Amino acid sequence: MKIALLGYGRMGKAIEKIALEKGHTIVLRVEENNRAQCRDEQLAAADVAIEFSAPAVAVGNYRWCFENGVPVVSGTTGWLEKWEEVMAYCQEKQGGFFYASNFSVGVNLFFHLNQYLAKIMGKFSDYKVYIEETHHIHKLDKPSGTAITLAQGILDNHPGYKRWQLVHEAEMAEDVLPVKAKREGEVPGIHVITYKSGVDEIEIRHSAFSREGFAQGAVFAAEFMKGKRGVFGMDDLLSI
Ligand SMILES: NC(=O)C1=CN([C@@H]2O[C@H](COP(=O)(O)OP(=O)(O)OC[C@H]3O[C@@H](n4cnc5c(N)ncnc54)[C@H](OP(=O)(O)O)[C@@H]3O)[C@@H](O)[C@H]2O)C=CC1
Ligand SMILES: O=C(O)C1=N[C@H](C(=O)O)C[C@H](O)C1
Repeated sequence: MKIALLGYGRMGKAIEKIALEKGHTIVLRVEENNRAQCRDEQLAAADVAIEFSAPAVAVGNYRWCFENGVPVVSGTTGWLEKWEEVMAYCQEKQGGFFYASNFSVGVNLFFHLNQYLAKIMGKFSDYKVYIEETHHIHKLDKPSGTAITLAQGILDNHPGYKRWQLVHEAEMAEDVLPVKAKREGEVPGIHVITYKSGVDEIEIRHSAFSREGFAQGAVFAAEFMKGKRGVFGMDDLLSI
């Protein structure tokens, strides 16, 4: 399969390694400094684009793929306020779009565990929940896309919470789910959900050892997207 890498940083390079090991070819590598020189024909030569760039440029990259008939798999976080705009343009251009806030299989199982736990804990108001995520110091967005997906999983299943909020100094209302974001060294990604009462606490935790799991998932999704149109996510890929 011919792959275009839109974003060739930490993730782009981890994805390239796995894609080459699996026998795929990289036909285009796009970084900030060569984007202006990249031509439509170079992108159109790819079967699939894999997009891991930055919040400010991801949507422009999706549009470029839709306009050139190339299905795109993206893991870039921090742009979700433009979700509806992306969906409308994808439909208008009959594009193919696969998005996941986290491509690791383990995190996607963790998402389901989180929803199940929230459903149970919603019946026990003595327990208050909070989310904590820890990532490397280079990360641009806060909280992580994964933490937002986890928060949404709790809001959808726990009647005690109406919205989430990034933890800061101000007091939080009872029905607000606190999300704390920490930036430390080169941590690939840790997410912890804690339910705490006056007498004990219940915690579930996912910790990535490296970027390999994210990259494996992205290449797996690219193989799935070859020749496809429409909008897909990890539950489609993993059939869960
Ligand atoms: N969903 C998931 O599983 C995961 C998601 N992520 C997300 O992926 C994104 C990228 O992460 P990471 O690889 O660590 O980031 P990096 O900063 O290491 O890489 C970003 C890359 O994007 C490039 N870039 C900047 N502007 C453009 C543009 N207009 N078009 C194409 N490429 C561009 C940068 O180029 P240059 O170097 O020239 O500036 C760089 O190569 C982040 O949003 C992160 O949160 C990360 C890990 C897993
Ligand atoms: O920026 C990262 O590194 C990561 N970003 C994703 C996110 O925001 O959730 C996924 C993973 O946690 C690593």
